[in-house]
Amino acid sequence: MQHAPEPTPSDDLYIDAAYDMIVVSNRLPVDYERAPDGSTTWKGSPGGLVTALEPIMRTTEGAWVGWAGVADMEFDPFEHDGISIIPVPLSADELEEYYEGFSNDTLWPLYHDVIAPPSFHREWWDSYVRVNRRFAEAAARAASHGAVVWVQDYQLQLVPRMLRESRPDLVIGFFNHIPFPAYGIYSQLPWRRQVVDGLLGADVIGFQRSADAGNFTRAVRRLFGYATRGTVIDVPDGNDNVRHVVARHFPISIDAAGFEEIARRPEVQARAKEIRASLGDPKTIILGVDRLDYTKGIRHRLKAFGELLRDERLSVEDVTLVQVASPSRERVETYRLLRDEIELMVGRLNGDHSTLGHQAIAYLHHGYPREEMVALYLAADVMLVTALRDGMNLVAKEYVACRFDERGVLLLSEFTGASDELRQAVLVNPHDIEGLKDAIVEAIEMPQRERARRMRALRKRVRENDVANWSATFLKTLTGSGIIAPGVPEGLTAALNRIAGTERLLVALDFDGTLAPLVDRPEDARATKRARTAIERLAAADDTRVAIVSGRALQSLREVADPPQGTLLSGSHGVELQLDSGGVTIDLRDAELAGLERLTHILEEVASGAEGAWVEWKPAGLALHTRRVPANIGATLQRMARERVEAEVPELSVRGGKGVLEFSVRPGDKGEALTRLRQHAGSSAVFYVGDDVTDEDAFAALEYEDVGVKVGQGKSLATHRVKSTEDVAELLERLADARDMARGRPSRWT
Ligand SMILES: O=P(O)(O)OC[C@H]1O[C@H](O[C@H]2O[C@H](CO)[C@@H](O)[C@H](O)[C@H]2O)[C@H](O)[C@@H](O)[C@@H]1O
Ligand SMILES: O=c1ccn([C@@H]2O[C@H](COP(=O)(O)OP(=O)(O)O)[C@@H](O)[C@H]2O)c(=O)[nH]1
Repeated sequence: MQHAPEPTPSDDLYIDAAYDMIVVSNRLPVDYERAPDGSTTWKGSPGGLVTALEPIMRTTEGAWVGWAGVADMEFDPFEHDGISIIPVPLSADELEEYYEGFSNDTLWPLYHDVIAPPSFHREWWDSYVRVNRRFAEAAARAASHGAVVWVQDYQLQLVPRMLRESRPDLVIGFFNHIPFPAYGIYSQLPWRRQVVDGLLGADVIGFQRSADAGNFTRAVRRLFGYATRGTVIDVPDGNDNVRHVVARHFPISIDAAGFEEIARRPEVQARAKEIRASLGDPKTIILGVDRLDYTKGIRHRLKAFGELLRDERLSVEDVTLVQVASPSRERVETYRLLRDEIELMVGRLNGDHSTLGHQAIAYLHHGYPREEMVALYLAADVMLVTALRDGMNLVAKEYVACRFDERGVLLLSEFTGASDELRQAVLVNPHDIEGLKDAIVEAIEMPQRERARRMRALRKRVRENDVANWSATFLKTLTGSGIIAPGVPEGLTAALNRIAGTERLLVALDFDGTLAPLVDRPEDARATKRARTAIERLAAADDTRVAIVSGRALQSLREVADPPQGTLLSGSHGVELQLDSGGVTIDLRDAELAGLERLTHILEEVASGAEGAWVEWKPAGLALHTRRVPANIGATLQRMARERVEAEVPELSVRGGKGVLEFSVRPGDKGEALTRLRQHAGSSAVFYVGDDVTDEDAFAALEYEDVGVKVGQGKSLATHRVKSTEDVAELLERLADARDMARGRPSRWT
């Protein structure tokens, strides 16, 4: 493959395990383009998927993994407009077989209710599998432990399963931007089992419409016989357990406020007037904006418009149709034929009906930037969306968002996802040409009061479910943050009451993010007042020990936690322990001390590279803190630190946490610490609460009668969850109450 020299690559952005949030889609937001004069640019890429995901990616510090739109070129990761981009290469053969072939000539027509006949070729499938694996590997490499990976669309349906197999720690979401067909159609796919199984690797599978989710769930039942309850599918994991996979609809949307803001700009309004004037200021402008795709029903609308002119229900003096048909998938045969057909129709209609002063159809085979799109929306009195099948159709929502003047009529096909929400549009069945013609005339003649009434309702709907709401709802379902209700859930209350009755209880608690809210400066962290009081009560209860298990050095832990007397302490991830008989100091050997010195030198140098990065000294290691620097710079610093330490002091152990990378000369983990504490306390059951990935070692060390509670979202081995440090405080209060009840009056147990 050829390597592109520009733009200046920034491999600093790509480090292993750097990102907590990753979007994976076939398309990146930008395509690499080489002009005939040899100059190259990154240009906005086509389609609604990119329109929808761009605003989210700008506000998260995640990475976008995808293809740069050209074959046979490899690009290093780079930053574009505030988004970290990780390009995945495709060869010319893969472009033909995976993208044009299996994605756009097999799945696309099949999933759009076989409007065009799908082609089935085994070599296309092989290529699809190969390319899906490449995307999965790129995402797996970039994802941090427990990261959220959100896979997009039909081109990558095998990626969720591949990721789950290689990285079971990840939280995996999938969103299908196009329809999912009824089983009678879907079952034509020779690889129907592999595709459904690929999708079931995700934790949450999102669809545009509830009908799509229903079709998918039925396919799962028919092909695998798995139990389904509402939106939940029980997927066996091969170890006598089931994973609960959610399959439901999350209708995608747009940045409604952003579109309105552009529409209100004086220069955009002036441009809209200019567009109208350039068309001869007709009474009515009808607008169609689509990728040149057979799913969009462009032929049907041209036919209806042509017949209205022929029947003289409309005249070119009064009405002009502007049709933007942006180039799409031009090497796929069906698309080439469609273009010929559409352009023939437009030519004929213009030949038959245009006059020297008035054109019937202004046909534009171009892709336009957003501002120009908005000017077109403002210029148009009637927006025509006549798709025969469309996952959502963002154009319909964009038109509505731009019409703050409450003028303009949206004519919308019932076969778009958007029609589920935009009920006040003039809804049409594009196959019914007579009905379509009547609807066009109705729209043109609609009184302003009626237009305004409908537009107000439509606008309210688009504002309420904008793209931020779409992604937040999906991600909340995926990460569980939305469904962790504040307070102590019922199941946890039952577990808490049970464990409170144990003979000798050990309550082991992480500190930062569990007892104390997370703060930028570790020395400022303090346990919440309620948690502190509850710990005191537990520490004083009969047959009960409290331990604080932290990654901090013991000294720092003592200072911030101010633990009640008798509390057992574990610092530096179990390397240091303070049990009942004095502290455990660690005597480092000479080689370890030398390693520590070298490490200090490296990390100080690395940390000096960015303001806000700093190094924390620990008895058996050091931690590089990057929480206060932007994620991509933090990731670069962590990568540099890893590489240098690996090269110069290879024997050190390394561990990542939230915005921190730790190295130690003595490995240890919270699991080992917990085992030691359990032995020391002679406890019959352990109650452990923690929030970070490093607490997972402790959860893994829990036994049958123990209870593990994870604070917040993220993948976890803990069987229970609470939302925040406030809930931890309540949990500990309740545990203290239950323990007092079970053991009678408080007294110290040693
Ligand atoms: O990447 P391309 O092959 O050039 O195609 C462009 C995109 O087309 C499809 O868009 C879909 O997503 C929209 C947003 O959810 C939705 O409104 C529309 O109904 C869909 O057709 C395709 O699904 C994307 O993957 C393509 O990038
Ligand atoms: O010349 C064009 C034509 C379309 N679009 C954008 O492309 C997206 C089309 O999304 P839609 O969901 O309507 O259909 P898709 O092309 O994804 O099937 C919308 O955001 C349009 O504003 C654009 O920016 N320039």
